[in-house]
Amino acid sequence: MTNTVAIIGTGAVGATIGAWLTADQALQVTLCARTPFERLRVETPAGVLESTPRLLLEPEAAAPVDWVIVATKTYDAGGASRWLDRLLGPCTRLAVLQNGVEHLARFPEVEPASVVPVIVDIPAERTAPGQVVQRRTGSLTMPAGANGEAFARLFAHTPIETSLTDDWLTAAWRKLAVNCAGAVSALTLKPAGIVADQEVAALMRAMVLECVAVGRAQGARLDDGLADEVVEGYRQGPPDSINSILADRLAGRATEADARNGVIARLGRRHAIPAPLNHMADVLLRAS
Ligand SMILES: NC(=O)C1=CN([C@@H]2O[C@H](COP(=O)(O)OP(=O)(O)OC[C@H]3O[C@@H](n4cnc5c(N)ncnc54)[C@H](OP(=O)(O)O)[C@@H]3O)[C@@H](O)[C@H]2O)C=CC1
Ligand SMILES: CC(C)(CO)C(=O)C(=O)O
Repeated sequence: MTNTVAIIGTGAVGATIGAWLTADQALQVTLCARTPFERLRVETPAGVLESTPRLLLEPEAAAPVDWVIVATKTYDAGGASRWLDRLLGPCTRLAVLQNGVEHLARFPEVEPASVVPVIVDIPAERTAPGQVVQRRTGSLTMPAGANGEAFARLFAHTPIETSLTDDWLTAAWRKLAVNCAGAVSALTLKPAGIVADQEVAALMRAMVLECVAVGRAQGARLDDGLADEVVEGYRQGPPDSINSILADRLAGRATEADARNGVIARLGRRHAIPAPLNHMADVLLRAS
């Protein structure tokens, strides 16, 4: 049976996912974009994927599909919602491919049972509209259950790893731990190799410890050892790697500071757990 898929947002993640899904003849893929382009070209670790997918620029031209995939930045969730009126039918499922821990809260208008929150670990950079470099094959992680399984099946023809977890909350907070420490790159305008500086590494560790404390209070199963794990992960990774929040700053766009750092301070306040470093990162990134 043909599945119809609409992807809202054709940046680093949306274009990568779009290129892989378009490669499957059994899927009818529509890209819902803000900035037009003629061809989609993604350099993947397995080779270049090129296609001319169906592109829509206005929500008014859209019709209901089986799957809607949101791949905008978190701060563009409002713009993404403008497409949903047209794209959502009675049986549509919505997959939210964004960072942070508030995937469902960003789309309050959608019945939570139809929403699949997805943790994306696919480093990718966009070089021009419709052109992206996918740095690593990467993975997508969904909550266990029928919707997560159905979403994973869309990627069966791709090398992208899909996994289902009974404890998605913990997985999302573990990813947030990586992302919150990544703010040092956006603040210093330096790629991941900045971790080689001992004082920066100590700061990253302390930011992760705040994340661990708040995540635990929110119900995630995290231990303090995660701080060393995250810093070691940055040390082992490519020093020239540019995370998406640094890419935003370099491009002069807004950043996801609230979803990646501010959220730790915001949720921390509910539990009387201070998170001054993440608060500072959020404030400085929003002010810069
Ligand atoms: N890049 C990465 O390596 C990773 C990113 N993530 C997360 O994935 C999410 C997406 O990030 P990323 O792909 O990097 O972001 P990008 O900025 O590269 O892409 C976002 C896309 O959304 C589009 N967009 C914004 N508003 C609308 C709208 N109203 N209608 C249609 N399209 C719209 C933008 O359009 P325009 O082209 O006009 O700017 C852009 O193409 C983020 O939450 C990020 O943190 C997670 C893991 C890795
Ligand atoms: C962890 C990383 C760097 C890639 O998956 C990311 O989430 C981002 O760039 O936002």
